[in-house]
Amino acid sequence: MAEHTPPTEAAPAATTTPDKGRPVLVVDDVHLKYKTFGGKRRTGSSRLPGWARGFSQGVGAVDVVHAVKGVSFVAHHGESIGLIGHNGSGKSTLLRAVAGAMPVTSGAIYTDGVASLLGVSGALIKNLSGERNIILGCLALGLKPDEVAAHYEEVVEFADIGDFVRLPMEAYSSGMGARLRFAISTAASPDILMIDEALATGDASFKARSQRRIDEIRARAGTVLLVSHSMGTIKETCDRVLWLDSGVLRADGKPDEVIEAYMETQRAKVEASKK
Ligand SMILES: Nc1ncnc2c1ncn2[C@@H]1O[C@H](COP(=O)(O)OP(=O)(O)OP(=O)(O)O)[C@@H](O)[C@H]1O
Repeated sequence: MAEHTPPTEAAPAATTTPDKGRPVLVVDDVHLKYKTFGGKRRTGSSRLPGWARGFSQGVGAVDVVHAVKGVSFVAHHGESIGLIGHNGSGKSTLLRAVAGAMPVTSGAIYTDGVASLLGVSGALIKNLSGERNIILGCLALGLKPDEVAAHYEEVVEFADIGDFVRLPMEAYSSGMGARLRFAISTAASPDILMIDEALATGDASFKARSQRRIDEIRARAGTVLLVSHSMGTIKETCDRVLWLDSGVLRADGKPDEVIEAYMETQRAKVEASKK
């Protein structure tokens, strides 16, 4: 298993048999924090020498946002896991860390195989053509040049962008961009496919095709982690649900049960706001 951070303890032993049900992702007591600048300065700038005070105006203090607080879970091959929670509860942050795009503040994440994050804000280079982005994106996913060539037409076809593939991505509609990101992210059959609200974009036919692609990946015993605010999508796609509440893992279990508990708190909030 690959790990994204220096181990705080021994990594779980990796197994080589690709059997369904073996652990592919271990998230062990993970904390994730952001540091932001520009908050209200708590200590006065009066300690600075007179000449420096002018420069310090507007710099502000460092604020720490504790986005994910001590989350632990194990995901297995073949599982399709939904991540739910209200805005700002830490879902996207957790996916970014699993993808290796953000270091953990403490704890550890172990993955067995390639973890690919598919999101509407996925990193492609907007002033390069779709063609170039397909090549770069596939190489970044670990495909070899001959594999990129073999997948190229399939990606263009799945993204359904026609001749736009030759134009810079900044000329694409948001739907076209999202379709291309989805097509690239799923070209490599990642072991762990993470989707951040991607199914919410695109028209009905693209949603149906992307759903089929996710089903194919699951059938190959890959693992899917899906962040969505649509409980319908989560119920259709997932066989297990994690509920993040202000960065804390509040529940981990069967979709119907976890979604019902989550919806109950949402209803209670709405009622409380009416009073
Ligand atoms: N780049 C960043 N810098 C500072 N704080 C951030 C950054 N990104 C997210 N946060 C903060 O981290 C917390 C968790 O955000 P995150 O986007 O992970 O939540 P989320 O559950 O995915 O939300 P949503 O459902 O709205 O997409 C929030 O308080 C958010 O304001």
